Amino acid sequence: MSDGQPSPAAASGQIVVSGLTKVYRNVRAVDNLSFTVEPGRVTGFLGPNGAGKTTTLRMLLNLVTPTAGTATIGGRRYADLTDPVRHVGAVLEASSAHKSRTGINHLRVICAAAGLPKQRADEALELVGLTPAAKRKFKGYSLGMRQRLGIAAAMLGDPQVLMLDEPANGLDPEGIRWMRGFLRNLAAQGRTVLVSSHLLSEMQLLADDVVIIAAGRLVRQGPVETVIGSMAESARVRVRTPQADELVAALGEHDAQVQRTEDGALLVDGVDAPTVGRAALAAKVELHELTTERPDLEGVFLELTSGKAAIR
Ligand SMILES: Nc1ncnc2c1ncn2[C@@H]1O[C@H](COP(=O)(O)OP(=O)(O)OP(=O)(O)O)[C@@H](O)[C@H]1O
Repeated sequence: MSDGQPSPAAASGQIVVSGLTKVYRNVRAVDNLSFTVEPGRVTGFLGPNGAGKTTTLRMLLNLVTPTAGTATIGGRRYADLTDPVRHVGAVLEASSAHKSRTGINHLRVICAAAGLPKQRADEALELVGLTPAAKRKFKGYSLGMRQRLGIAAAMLGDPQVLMLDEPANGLDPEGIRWMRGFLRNLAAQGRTVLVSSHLLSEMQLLADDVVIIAAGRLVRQGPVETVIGSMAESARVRVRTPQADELVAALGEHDAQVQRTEDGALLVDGVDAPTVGRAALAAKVELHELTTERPDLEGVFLELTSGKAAIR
């Protein structure tokens, strides 16, 4: 901007990836990738193994140099941020620390190196619920505690933007529930939260938006519900009735396509549940079940990425 004011993107902590490409020898790990990540939302960064998620995050954090394209956080490249730890926190892999160092000392060492006040170590530990284990040695931490310590380290600078690479890996259901609540809370505070994962069912519960990639390329991005809804296979209706033949005949007048399942239910495409209910009522057909089945993110993801993972 010409008036010297920060652009809205700079103020907001928006992430913008534009034409981003990384070529390793013959592998196009990331291939002309463009997407945006909005503040105040949790964005799931999804893709099968080898899709290029980690490489993209590493380019965002200036740990890998792009072959082409740009990645900016709040309007600036990571390398151009004046005080990056105060803008961006990242958890790239399960936290590692000196084995015989305590959790609190691990964080204090990072604070000292980053020029942050010492009390941020206590605050960050409190934030992730590790205060009771502050003086225990890292080697005695469970995987879940190590993940929390990694998040505490990322939060030391109270950053506007948080990026996590597969944070749910190896966590038990309680740990995953905690992580979900923690990240949702950060987004509710207006922060930008970008989480990579191949755990699609988890993303369906956690994310507001998804960016789906395969073989380094963008497959789909948008709000979770929109991405699911955009699939060709929209909602279908499952029906159970002791008068299946009569219902199939009645639905024939509504342009519906009906399949019979092995367990005797009918799957109806092309019409919604109220239409099926009305058709049944008009034909005096007794119904035992009438449900709308929506494709879940797992199904959408597999359909969108199938075949692409094996390209290279
Ligand atoms: N340093 C490197 N040298 C050569 N090839 C690499 C390097 N880093 C990544 N790749 C390749 O780039 C592609 C993308 O890898 P990347 O780790 O970014 O994928 P990912 O989506 O994070 O996968 P995963 O879920 O398995 O971690 C893969 O084919 C990988 O083998």
